Amino acid sequence: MMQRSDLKSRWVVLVLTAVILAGSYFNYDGPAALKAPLQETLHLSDTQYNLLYSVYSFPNIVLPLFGGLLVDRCGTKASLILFVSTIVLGQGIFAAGVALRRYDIALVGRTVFGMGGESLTVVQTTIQAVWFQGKEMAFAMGLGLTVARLGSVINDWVMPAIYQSGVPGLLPPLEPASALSFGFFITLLSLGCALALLLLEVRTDRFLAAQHKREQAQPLLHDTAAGAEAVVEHMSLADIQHFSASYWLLTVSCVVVYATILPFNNVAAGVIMGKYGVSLEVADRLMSIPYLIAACINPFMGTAVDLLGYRAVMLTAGAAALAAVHLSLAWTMVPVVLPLVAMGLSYSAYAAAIWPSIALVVDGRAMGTAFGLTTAVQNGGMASMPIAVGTLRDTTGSYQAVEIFFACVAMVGVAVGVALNVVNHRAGGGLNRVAKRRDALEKKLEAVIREDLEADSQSR
Ligand SMILES: C[C@H](N)C(=O)N[C@@H](CCCCN)C(=O)O
Repeated sequence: MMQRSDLKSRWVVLVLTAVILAGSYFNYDGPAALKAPLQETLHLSDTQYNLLYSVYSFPNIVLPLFGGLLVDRCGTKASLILFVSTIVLGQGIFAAGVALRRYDIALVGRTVFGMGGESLTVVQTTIQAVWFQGKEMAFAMGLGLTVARLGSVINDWVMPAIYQSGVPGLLPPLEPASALSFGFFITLLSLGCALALLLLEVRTDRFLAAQHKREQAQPLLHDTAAGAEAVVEHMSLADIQHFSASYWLLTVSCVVVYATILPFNNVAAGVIMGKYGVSLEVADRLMSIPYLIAACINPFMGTAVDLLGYRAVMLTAGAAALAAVHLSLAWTMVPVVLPLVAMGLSYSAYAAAIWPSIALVVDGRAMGTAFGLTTAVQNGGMASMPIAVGTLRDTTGSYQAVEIFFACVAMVGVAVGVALNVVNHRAGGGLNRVAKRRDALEKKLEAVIREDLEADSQSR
C-alpha cells in the first residue's frame, strides 16, 4: 500500500519543516545576540536576563508531553499550525514588551514563545518520521537539524547588525525591539511554511485515500505510521505504560547525554577563558565550533545511520566520546580546538541516531506522545543542569569540578547505552539494523497477512 514515504513530495516536506524550525531556533537565541543592548535598555541584572531563558525552559518540563499527545489525538496538521502560531504570538509579545520597556511583558512573551517552541520540535520530528519512515529518515532529520542550527548561527550575525543599522524606513537603529521585530517577521515566514505544509498534507491525504480505494486495500490499524493521517485509536496518557524498555532507555540516554552538550554551551565561554586565558571575543568564537561542526556533518552522519544502522552503538560511542571530551577539558591542556571539534562530531553522531531510534521503537499512533515525553524529560535535565553547574562553579571557584561533573553525566549515558544494546539485542536488534531492511520485512509480512485474509474470505 502506498505511503507518504513513497512520494517525492517528502523532500518538499523536509525543506518546509526545516525552515519552520529554523525560525524558532533563530528567535530562541535572540536575547543572547542582544544581551548588552537588552540589559542596557531594560535595566536588567544578569539574573533578570537569564530569566528570559528560564521562563522558556521551565514550562517545557511538562508541556511537550501534552503537545505530543495533541499531535497523536488531533493529528500533525492542527498541532503544527497551533504551535507555530504560538511562537509567532510569543515573539510578537516579546518584541512589544521590549519596545514598551516593559520587562514583565517581555517575560510573558518568552513564556508564550517557549510554550510553542519545544512542542514545535515534537510535531516537526513526528512529521519527518512519518514522511521518511523506512527511507532516508536519519538523513532527513540530520539535514533538518542543520538548517535549524543555521537559524541560530544566522541569528548571531543578523540580530546585532539590525540593532546597529535598523531597517531603513521600517525599523529604527540602536533599538533592540527593531531586531526582535525582524525576528517576528521570521516567525511569520515559519507560519507561511506551516500553511504551505498544511495544504500539501491535505492534498496528500486526498491522493492517498483515492489510491487506497483503487488498490482496495485492507485498512491498516495504525494509519499515522502508514502515512495517512487518520487516527484509528486515540492515544491516551495511560498508554505510556506500554512503551518498551528500549524507549525508556532511549529517553534516559537523551536526557543525560543532551545535558552534557546544550548546557555546556551556556558556560563554554567561561570554561575556555578560565582555562586558556583568552579574551571573551576569542572564547565566543571558539565556543561556536561544536555547533558549526555538527551543522556541517549532520546530514552525512544521518546517511551513515540510514545505510549502516548501528544506532544503539552510535548512541553509546557518542556518549563515551563526550565523556572523553569533558575529561580532557577538566584535566589536560590539549589545544582547546581539539575537544571542541570532538564535541561537534560526537553531538552530530548522537543526534543522528537518537531521534530516528525513538521513531523505530514506538507504534506509529504514539509517535507524537513518545517524542513529546522524551522532549519533556530532556527539558527537565536542561533546566536543572545550569543550577547544578552554577552551584559547583560557585562552591569550587573553578570550572574543573564542572567538567568532571559533565564527564560523570556522560558516563551515565555510556552505561545506559550499554544497557540499550543488551535490551535491543534481546528484542531482535532492530536499532542496530538498517531501517530499509526492517521496512521490507514488515511489507513482506503485511503482504502475507493480506493474502491469508483474502484466501480466508474466498473460502467462506
Ligand atoms: C532542545 C530540543 N528539544 C532538542 O532536543 N533539539 C535537538 C533536535 C530536535 C529534533 C529536531 N528534529 C537538537 O539537537 O537541537
